[in-house]
Amino acid sequence: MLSRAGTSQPRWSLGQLFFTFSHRFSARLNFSSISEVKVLNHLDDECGDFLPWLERKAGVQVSSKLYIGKVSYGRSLFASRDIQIGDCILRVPYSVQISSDNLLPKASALLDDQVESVTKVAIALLVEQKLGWESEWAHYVSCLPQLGEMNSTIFWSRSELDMICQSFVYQETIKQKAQLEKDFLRIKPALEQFPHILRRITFKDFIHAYALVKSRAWGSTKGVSLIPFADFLNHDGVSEAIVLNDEDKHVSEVIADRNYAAHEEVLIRYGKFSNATLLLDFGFTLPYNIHDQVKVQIDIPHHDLLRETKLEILKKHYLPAIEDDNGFKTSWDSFIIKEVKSAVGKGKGVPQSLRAFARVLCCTSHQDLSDLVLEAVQNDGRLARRPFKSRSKEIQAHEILLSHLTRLIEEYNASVKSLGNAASPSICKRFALRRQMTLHLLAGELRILKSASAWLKNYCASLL
Ligand SMILES: C[S@@+](CC[C@H](N)C(=O)[O-])C[C@H]1O[C@@H](n2cnc3c(N)ncnc32)[C@H](O)[C@@H]1O
Repeated sequence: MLSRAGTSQPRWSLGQLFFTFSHRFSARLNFSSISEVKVLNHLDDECGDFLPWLERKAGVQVSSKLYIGKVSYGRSLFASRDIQIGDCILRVPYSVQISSDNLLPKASALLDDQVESVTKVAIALLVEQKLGWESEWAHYVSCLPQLGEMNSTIFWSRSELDMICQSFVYQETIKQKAQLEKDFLRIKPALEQFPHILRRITFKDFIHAYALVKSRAWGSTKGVSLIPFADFLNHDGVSEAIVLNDEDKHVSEVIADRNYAAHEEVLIRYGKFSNATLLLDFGFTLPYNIHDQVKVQIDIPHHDLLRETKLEILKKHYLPAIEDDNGFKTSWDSFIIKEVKSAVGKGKGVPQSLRAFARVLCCTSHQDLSDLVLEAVQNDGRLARRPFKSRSKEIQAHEILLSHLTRLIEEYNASVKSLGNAASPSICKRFALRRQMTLHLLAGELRILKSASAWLKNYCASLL
């Protein structure tokens, strides 16, 4: 799901979560991660009457500055004339957005509170899809990608998924598929109430609609909504332009974050998403993603005689991390690592929570553990956040992490190597694309792991 911010309240939103957004019009970084994208055809003939149709439906102008064109990864919006930084490039009234309010009231009443907003909008979309040209949204629905064009990992085959088994996005995909199966069973009784419209809805239809909503709906306090026309905008992780909500005027709009020349492709940022999130929710990756991160899981060895006590202490002191843009949850034994910018500088290093975990791991007596608990009580309640007084012990704790990361780096290297030659002529286009995305994902996560490993090596060396 994409992030959207309110103009009256200048804040990021991701579902119900808000993050401060302060650099709305700051200059765009020079480096564009998708500069190599091929523009196939400036004008998209199939969508030529889309904007006039939407403007008739809305009763107002939506955009005078953009037109729909094609690039190698589908449709995109282009500048129809010069655009200046700060220009409003599109404004879509709420009245022509699809949200759960578009559900038939009878269907809505049959869905319990546990059905999430993305699923509700997916049902609304399914209804319009099934109505075909009778739907008032037919112009929009006919422009949406077909099932075979979707590349979110929930559509990957077993052997394709095996390519990403190294990354936590593999587990997230399995989890999401299982959840979708449950959701489908949950909503089926409601769908069956409308046999004339929703005849023979299959699980495939449902996940297609779900993935469409997930990859092109924006979140707000009211849930998610599809914003026709705005959802032809593609993503650039370094863009400062986002979709804004004006709750007073009931419109969603986008303000240009830089100047564009006529016929240039216009991009916005969906959120500060890692390649793992882009792959799971949107079915694409960036060759170099500044928002990449890795989730690592560490267990306490079963031969550790203090295992049970350590588990108990760690769980008791576990503080759930605040969800970031990527929304992946951590637990007492899993940690999100972001790129460590400098191994030697003063900036952020490896997460404190992971280093604390390592300190607990290297304790060899009940007394050591009691000392850590006492220290937590005497300070801010957080466990093992201070370096051990003994330097050798502090080094030992960090060497545990280092050896864990070294093993992961070796495994990632082996996975990248096993992907072989992406240019082999014998493989189909779709598989080649998914393998390329796997390479972007693994290379990004490897970069993060190596940066964390370099930081740990430097930290240990500094204690020697
Ligand atoms: C909100 S839609 C954007 C319009 C879309 N290209 C279309 O043809 O309708 C999001 C989808 O566009 C594609 N996309 C967006 N940004 C991309 C990028 N930088 N690289 C590759 N694909 C991208 C992905 O398929 C994604 O799921």
